[in-house]
Amino acid sequence: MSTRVGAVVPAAGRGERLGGGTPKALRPLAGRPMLLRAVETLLASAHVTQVVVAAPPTLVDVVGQILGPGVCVVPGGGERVDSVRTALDALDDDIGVVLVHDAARPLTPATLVDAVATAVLAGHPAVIPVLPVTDTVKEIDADGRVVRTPRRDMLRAVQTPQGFRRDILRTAYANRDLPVTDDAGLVEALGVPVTTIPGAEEAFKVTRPVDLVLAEALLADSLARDGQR
Ligand SMILES: Nc1ccn([C@@H]2O[C@H](COP(=O)(O)OP(=O)(O)OP(=O)(O)O)[C@@H](O)[C@H]2O)c(=O)n1
Ligand SMILES: C[C@](O)(CO)[C@H](O)COP(=O)(O)O
Repeated sequence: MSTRVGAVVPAAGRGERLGGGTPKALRPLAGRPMLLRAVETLLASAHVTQVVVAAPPTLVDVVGQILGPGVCVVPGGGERVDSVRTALDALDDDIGVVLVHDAARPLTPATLVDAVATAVLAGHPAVIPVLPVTDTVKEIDADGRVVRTPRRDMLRAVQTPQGFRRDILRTAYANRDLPVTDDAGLVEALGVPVTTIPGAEEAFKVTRPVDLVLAEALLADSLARDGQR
């Protein structure tokens, strides 16, 4: 396996749960687009040598100008899996390890990127960052009645970046029609073991308006702390 690490960034979502008109990846956080923050974090990792971004199809040129010449930008697709698939195809042939990272996780620390890459390079074929679940989770039926309460201590909330041996992710994407909501779900379907590592609180996904408020507040707090140093 080549040890060269590349990253793909699905950034073509509409951001319907966030609302607000502007495509979510381009929404500013403390004045700079979320996508730019996510890409800079990937590039800050000593491991990542190529970044491919899947942008909203009508905004490929705009996104290219925001990110600059060092980042490859391709048109995303209708679903997240379509965007990831197109970006995977644009990676250099000698990339052996792939990190898939949501543009919508703009405050992810570079240390988490390094931890995921390091674990794949150490021999784990698939690695995902996770956090313990803090709410009790219920499984319900179509009528909203509770069917079951899974044991919370065995549940984890999953973040990105998710890291994979490239050959395995390529094979997994042959089954991308499966009803999964993350890349690791496709790899699990192959029977390949997926390893979890501790995630980071700041790597939360900006999904709803309250997440944007939280992200702005965290950035303001960290800027204020820097000013005090
Ligand atoms: N067709 C799509 C859908 C999603 N994404 C990307 O996948 C990541 C995670 O998706 P999510 O946060 O759910 O974003 P949206 O699909 O934009 O959100 P919503 O479901 O609220 O519209 C985001 O970086 C998003 O841009 C993508 O590249 N292409
Ligand atoms: C990949 C992901 O971010 C892991 O938590 C998540 O599953 C994406 O799901 P979404 O419905 O597109 O937000």
